[in-house]
Amino acid sequence: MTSSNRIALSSDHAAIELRKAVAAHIEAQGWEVVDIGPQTPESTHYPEHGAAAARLVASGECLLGIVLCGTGQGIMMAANKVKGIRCGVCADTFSARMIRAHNDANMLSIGARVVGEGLALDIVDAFLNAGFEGGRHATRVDMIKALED
Ligand SMILES: O=C[C@H](O)[C@H](O)[C@H](O)COP(=O)(O)O
Repeated sequence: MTSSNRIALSSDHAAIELRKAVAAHIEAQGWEVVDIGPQTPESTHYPEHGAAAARLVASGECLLGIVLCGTGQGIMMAANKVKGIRCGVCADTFSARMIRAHNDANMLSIGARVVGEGLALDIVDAFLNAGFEGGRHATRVDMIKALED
């Protein structure tokens, strides 16, 4: 089993519809989506969903992760508590590209109450299609990793 095209996806109740749109969008591009919910709209708690997606990425079961909540902020904070995770909130495509190019981010967070679906899908595309540039940026990412120890 390879994780090379597998994307972990989760949200809280504030972003269920956008999460489903993201899932359909990236599945159509050939990504395998591991959507860990939630499936129903009851109020829930973003830390558990952010951490669950982050663990799939940190373990190597998924190559990358995408998480969503109302602002994208809380679920990002939770994901970043899992060792090995570098998750950034993006509300623009430039940042989405650069968090991979310069920060080697392995997770993206989006605020469903901040951006509309069209922009959110463009942000997802920018993130998934970018690559890490290495070089001086690798030195800095290594410094981030050292902070975890
Ligand atoms: O960072 C937190 C997220 O934006 C949550 O989606 C938000 O706090 C949920 O708020 P509520 O419980 O009022 O729907």
